Amino acid sequence: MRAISSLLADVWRLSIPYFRGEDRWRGGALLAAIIALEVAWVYVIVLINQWNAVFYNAIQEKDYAAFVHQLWIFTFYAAVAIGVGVYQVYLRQWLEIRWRNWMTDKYLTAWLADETHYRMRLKGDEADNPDQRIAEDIRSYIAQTIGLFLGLLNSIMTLASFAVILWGLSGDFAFNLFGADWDIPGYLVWAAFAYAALGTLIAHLIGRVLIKLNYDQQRYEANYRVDLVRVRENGEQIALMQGGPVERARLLSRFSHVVHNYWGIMIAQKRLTWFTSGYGQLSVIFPFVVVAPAYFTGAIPFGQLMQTSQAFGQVQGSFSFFINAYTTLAEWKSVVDRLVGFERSVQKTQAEALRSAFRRVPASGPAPLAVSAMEVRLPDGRALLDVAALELVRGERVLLSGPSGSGKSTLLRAIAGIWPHGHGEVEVVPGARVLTLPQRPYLPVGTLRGALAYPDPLEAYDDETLREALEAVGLPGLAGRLDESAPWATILSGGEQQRLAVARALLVKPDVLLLDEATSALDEASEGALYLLLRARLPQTALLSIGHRSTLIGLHERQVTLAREGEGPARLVDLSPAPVAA
Ligand SMILES: Nc1ncnc2c1ncn2[C@@H]1O[C@H](COP(=O)(O)OP(=O)(O)OP(=O)(O)O)[C@@H](O)[C@H]1O
Repeated sequence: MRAISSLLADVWRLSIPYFRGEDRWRGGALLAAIIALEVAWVYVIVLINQWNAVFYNAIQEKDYAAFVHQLWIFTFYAAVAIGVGVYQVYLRQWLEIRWRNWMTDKYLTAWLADETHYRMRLKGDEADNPDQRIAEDIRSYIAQTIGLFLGLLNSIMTLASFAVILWGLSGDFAFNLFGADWDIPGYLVWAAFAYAALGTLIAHLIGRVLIKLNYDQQRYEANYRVDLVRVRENGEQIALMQGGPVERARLLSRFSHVVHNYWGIMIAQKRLTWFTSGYGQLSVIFPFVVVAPAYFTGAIPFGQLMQTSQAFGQVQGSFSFFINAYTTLAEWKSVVDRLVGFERSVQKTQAEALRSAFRRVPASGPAPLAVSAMEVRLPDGRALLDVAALELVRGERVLLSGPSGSGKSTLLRAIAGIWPHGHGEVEVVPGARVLTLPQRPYLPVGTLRGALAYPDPLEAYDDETLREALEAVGLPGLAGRLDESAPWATILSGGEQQRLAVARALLVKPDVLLLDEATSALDEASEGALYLLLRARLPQTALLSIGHRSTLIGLHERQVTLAREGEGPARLVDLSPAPVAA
């Protein structure tokens, strides 16, 4: 019982924001229309039930005129039922897509805000496969929630309408048992209830393992899909290493989880289907078994036998809602758990971001960025490095060096505000723009214009500016291809991609530019030329770059390094001044 109430509380928490959000009027109107159609549907079924008695009595009495008249009446009922059926599906899909649109927007906004997606990944696998949760789980959640809600509503209304009819019809059923006359009021309603309650209990006992199995199945499917995508994205490296057989073995091993778990589902499903099919078949004759004695003793006419058995079937069918919906319920529960887990993980990550490890405060001095009392830690809590103070002044270029693994990239992440472990203060001049160029630039799918303007919008720069930036960084051949859509990340060489990233810096004109081995794929001469270009074009920009080549020393005014003594954290040591090339 506690499990059911906590499930319903979760569903309420997931669903209600939509019906209170900005789309509440349209969403609410669609839901009201769907409910109205459901009511109309049940009403038509009740009318058809009453029609049954008249129609079959006309047949029994061989009353041809009444028979034909009833056929016309049925035609009318059927026409209404068809119209209601068509619009039930149409309006339901309409609500589904609006709701999904709203929920997807909400999830994407939360996931991408404040680098939450990255922090969640850093934290580990608490909410595995967010892509699946945002794409698949939202879709199934909405479809299943509406489906189950309408199914339940239909069952309740059908139950209410037909229980009244059946209760009235039950008056005729008195029987003799153990030598005594019994006349239980509403006997048929109780019989239907007892039949369905027993069925529901058995279905639950057989089918409850499906909840966990479905949850795991969705996870295994998503893991497998993500691995396939990784192989596709890293196709070149895998091909060069001739890693096909290893990938095949790994993917098949991943897939074996899908298969193994699916066997569990199949076995549980088979057991459940044995039961539900048997139950369904028995349900066809059970009403007749219960009602027929009265017909054969002559207590009721044929028409009433048909009406009563149909009404009994409807009541028993409504009571059996949970049996019929058990598989969907099991899937629904796992989807709800996955979405709740995702929301919780996003909220927790964002709360942690609010108490951010590295506080960003308005700068007190002229330097656009200054770091003080910073201690950067690893996710497991170990101290990685200490920075007592580091100031980046306008126009100054600082080279950050240090042994591999000493924490240079992590320091840049902390300064950029995306590393969540540690503490310290980062002073930034209000309104200052900080741009970070990593070793492997990210090139979004789409046109070259989009890749170049990223992370600014497409229309942020005019053609002339974009072309000029490409030419300046040594990519004149691309200047005429701005509107070409292509997989730029695979077409451009590593060095060309890094040149394109430097062109971004020329466009953005940041106050602070952080370069993490951003020119490492270029030859020394080209690298030197790009640094001189940055200096000429961005004379006011403070630049901090990570690099290993000794030729870089001459391209910076100052050099700092991370040095470690013994087992403790690395410390930032100032080695300046370094000679600067003209
Ligand atoms: N997400 C992470 N989880 C756990 N450890 C991490 C994570 N990111 C970095 N580290 C660890 O932090 C240490 C510093 O890594 P970082 O990439 O900052 O070094 P680096 O000085 O930039 O190295 P390199 O010069 O080789 O690029 C490494 O030991 C690395 O394994």
